[in-house]
Amino acid sequence: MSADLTDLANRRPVLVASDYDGVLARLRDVPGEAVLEDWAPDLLRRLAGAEGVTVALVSGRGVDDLRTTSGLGEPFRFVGSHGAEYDDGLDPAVAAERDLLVDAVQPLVDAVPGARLEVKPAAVAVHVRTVADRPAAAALLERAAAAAGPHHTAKPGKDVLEIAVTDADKGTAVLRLAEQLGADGVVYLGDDVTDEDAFTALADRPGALTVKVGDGDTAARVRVADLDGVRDLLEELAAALGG
Ligand SMILES: O=P(O)(O)OC[C@H]1O[C@H](O[C@H]2O[C@H](CO)[C@@H](O)[C@H](O)[C@H]2O)[C@H](O)[C@@H](O)[C@@H]1O
Repeated sequence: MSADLTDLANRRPVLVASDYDGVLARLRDVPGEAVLEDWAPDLLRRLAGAEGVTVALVSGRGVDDLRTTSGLGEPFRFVGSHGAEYDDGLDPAVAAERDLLVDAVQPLVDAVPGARLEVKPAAVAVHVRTVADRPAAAALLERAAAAAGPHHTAKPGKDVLEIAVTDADKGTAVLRLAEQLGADGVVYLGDDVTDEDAFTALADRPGALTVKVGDGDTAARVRVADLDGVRDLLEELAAALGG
């Protein structure tokens, strides 16, 4: 990986994009309690302060939720709802379509004790982390997936099934942001299935470093074991980029 960091040090502009939950914040039962790791705010600000470097959070969360839960604001960029929502706004037709989806899925969730429906700007998320009856949890996720229309995109995650009302993904989002910035170097970190779209989109791009956090098959170039590994990698990256 040190060759990747040396290569990135010589490129500008550089986009450093990271997934949020499971990468910069530990997974918790209650999504609102998944705050940044202690080391993350200062380290992310160091990176964002390096010349020609933009730091973006790319999440399944809505942008407002991502700002509130992370506690971050300027100069960071935010991409929410798995790439369907940017920090410059959301199409009203997308919100209307989301409301129809809520009407279809809410009764399914209400029928399973411990399950929760999270309503996001361009998606709903069926959460089953706190469902004690695991077969009921699995059955709920299947029923919710079946309720999705052909124009929706179902995205399984960790104890969650997201149903998005657009076909945007983190891959198209990170490429769009990189293009907007004219980025010559791109770093992307992620831990979940939806991050694979970003790893794949960047696979053949010169100056791209993709990092998988934790176990599981991946298209990422390198892997770190956990959030402490994320911290160590971002420390090295900040030093290489002069932050
Ligand atoms: O793309 P990410 O930043 O990884 O966001 C993915 C989903 O993260 C949140 O759910 C996950 O984290 C929760 C808090 O730790 C946890 O309770 C849940 O089981 C996880 O699936 C968030 O609530 C979703 O909106 C995001 O899409």
